[in-house]
Amino acid sequence: MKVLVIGHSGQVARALVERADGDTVTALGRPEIDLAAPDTLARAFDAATPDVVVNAAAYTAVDAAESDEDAARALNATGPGRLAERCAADGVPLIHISTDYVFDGTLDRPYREDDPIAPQSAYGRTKAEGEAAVRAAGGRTLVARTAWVYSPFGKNFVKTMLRVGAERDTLTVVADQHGNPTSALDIADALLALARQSAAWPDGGEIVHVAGRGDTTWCDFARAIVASLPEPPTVKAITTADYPTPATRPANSRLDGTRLAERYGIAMPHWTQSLDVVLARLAGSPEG
Ligand SMILES: NC(=O)C1=CN([C@@H]2O[C@H](COP(=O)(O)OP(=O)(O)OC[C@H]3O[C@@H](n4cnc5c(N)ncnc54)[C@H](OP(=O)(O)O)[C@@H]3O)[C@@H](O)[C@H]2O)C=CC1
Ligand SMILES: Cc1cn([C@H]2C[C@H](O)[C@@H](COP(=O)(O)OP(=O)(O)O[C@H]3O[C@@H](C)C(=O)[C@@H](O)[C@H]3O)O2)c(=O)[nH]c1=O
Ligand SMILES: [Mg+2]
Repeated sequence: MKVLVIGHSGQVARALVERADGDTVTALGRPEIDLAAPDTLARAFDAATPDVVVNAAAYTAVDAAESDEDAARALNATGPGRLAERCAADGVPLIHISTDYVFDGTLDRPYREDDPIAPQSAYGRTKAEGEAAVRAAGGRTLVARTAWVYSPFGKNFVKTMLRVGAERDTLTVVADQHGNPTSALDIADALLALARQSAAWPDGGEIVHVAGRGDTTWCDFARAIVASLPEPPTVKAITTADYPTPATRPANSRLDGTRLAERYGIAMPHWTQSLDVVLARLAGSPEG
């Protein structure tokens, strides 16, 4: 299988390249493919002749998006719509990655794929528009929603907590937002398994939740991370109100993984198990 990944330097893009298991995975980011300038798609597409495309490129700076919504929209919605049109025209199945932040977080159970979305941030809004844009293109598209992504690569919460945890005696982290930490390495394995099953995707595509098993809060996630440091700092639980940020984040964005397991036979590892894998790699070198 030839997989074209849109995005090159990001966490999921790098994980997909690393986890390619007998498949040819080519990750193209800027300048070869600039999703904010969709005209660059055609040439890269012609060169790659993919069997499946995975869009792993996005504007992921949640707080910055509040004051930069047009740029976020170009990358998270307009570009993916154009990409999906190209895939539809060529009959190439597309996996488009989306986020738990499309939900408002008021539900008292994990979100299922068909629960109503109601994004509370500019990032979430533009990602929700992206979901609609790729599905409107009419091709065979799977929207894979994931959450709280960490990995040995790039910037993420795990690496931030390790860095600040080594510098300070006390960290303060919100304890009233609940979600599923997800290793990009596990996302890559799941997406490649989904890509191999593209012939079985429903016509018109669907949404599927792809997140780590088990849930936690950012505070308990931080505690599990810094426990690996030689001199772990104290992690003090605070509320969202104590930690004002430009973007509103959902209090509950846990994702239900039943569809992934039952329709596609894919079981995500528990987040604690995958965290150990990533921490062990980061202990060896800064990019794992
Ligand atoms: N990070 C998280 O916690 C979560 C992420 N997601 C979603 O998962 C997906 C992958 O996220 P993640 O790997 O963390 O992202 P990163 O922030 O690590 O990487 C962003 C990616 O976007 C690419 N990119 C940025 N601008 C452009 C552009 N103009 N044209 C083409 N590519 C561009 C970058 O590639 P390059 O620099 O090589 O051009 C890079 O591969 C996204 O859809 C995101 O919304 C969902 C839930 C949680
Ligand atoms: C760094 C830090 C963060 N926090 C809080 C802020 C926030 O509520 C939570 C997580 O902070 P971050 O900024 O790392 O997380 P955030 O950027 O909101 O992460 C999100 O990114 C996008 C791309 C997604 O799609 C989401 O699934 C999610 O992973 O922890 C603290 O309480 N203390 C701290 O020291
Ligand atoms: Mg962030």
